[in-house]
Amino acid sequence: MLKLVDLKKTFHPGTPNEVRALQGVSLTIEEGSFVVVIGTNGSGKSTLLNAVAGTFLVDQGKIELAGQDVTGWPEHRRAKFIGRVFQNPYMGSAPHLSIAENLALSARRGDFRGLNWALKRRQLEELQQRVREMGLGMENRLTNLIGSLSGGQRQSLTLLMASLKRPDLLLLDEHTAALDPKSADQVIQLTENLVRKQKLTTLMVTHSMQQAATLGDRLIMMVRGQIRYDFQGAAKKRLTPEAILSKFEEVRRMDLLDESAAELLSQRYV
Ligand SMILES: Nc1ncnc2c1ncn2[C@@H]1O[C@H](COP(=O)(O)OP(=O)(O)OP(=O)(O)O)[C@@H](O)[C@H]1O
Repeated sequence: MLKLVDLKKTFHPGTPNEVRALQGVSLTIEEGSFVVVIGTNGSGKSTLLNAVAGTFLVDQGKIELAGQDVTGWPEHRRAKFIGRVFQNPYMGSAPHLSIAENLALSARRGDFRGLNWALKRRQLEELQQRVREMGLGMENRLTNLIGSLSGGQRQSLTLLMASLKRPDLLLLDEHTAALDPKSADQVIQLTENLVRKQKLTTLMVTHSMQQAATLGDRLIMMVRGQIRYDFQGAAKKRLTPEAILSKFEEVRRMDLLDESAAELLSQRYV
């Protein structure tokens, strides 16, 4: 479903602010797989998702999505295949439109036949049913403006919007990080239900060890713009939050070793 080959991206190349954010990332994700991405701060997790979504074009490498080479495609063209939820609950939905209007817009993602605002009764009932299935009690408030909802409710709806028209790929970028623990739990529960029910191919970034251990069927850990670990199958099932933390500790030790080795080498050659 998604194939990334040797992706490289450098921000501000050739300047003092140069950042080599992706340094050769290769990853193949099978259809229906739920991949969780963790990593140290600034290791390139969001950059990876942005590269896939087409927020910018990569400097090198190839991106195949749903059997097509999308490497040179602009973001809006890829959006037809991708559902996306960001960290900020206020992104991804229009506050001045009602819940129903936001949902109706998402149901037409990638379909540019013009906007007909008059929601047909049957369509409204279908949307109401989808909202009811979320179990958040919002099905009788569809005419309310989305701006009147709490962060958690809004993120739940954004998630529903992202998956309403089944995307080939769902990208979740720390989508519960800005929520209180109870709302975060609700959104995670909803994420699991939607992904499982629709067998969505999913790439989810998180900082939560708990989520990393319990969600998905594969876990990749990024360090300095590269994939350092890739746990799948039984190895993923065995992971606990403590085991993941100890991997982070191992990475930190290795990186300290790397830095001191580099320092020693540079002293040797001055
Ligand atoms: N648009 C950009 N312009 C310049 N530098 C960028 C841009 N986007 C990301 N970076 C830099 O690239 C590196 C990787 O950033 P990225 O946001 O992908 O990391 P991350 O793993 O998601 O980090 P975090 O866990 O802190 O969110 C960082 O050093 C960041 O400052």
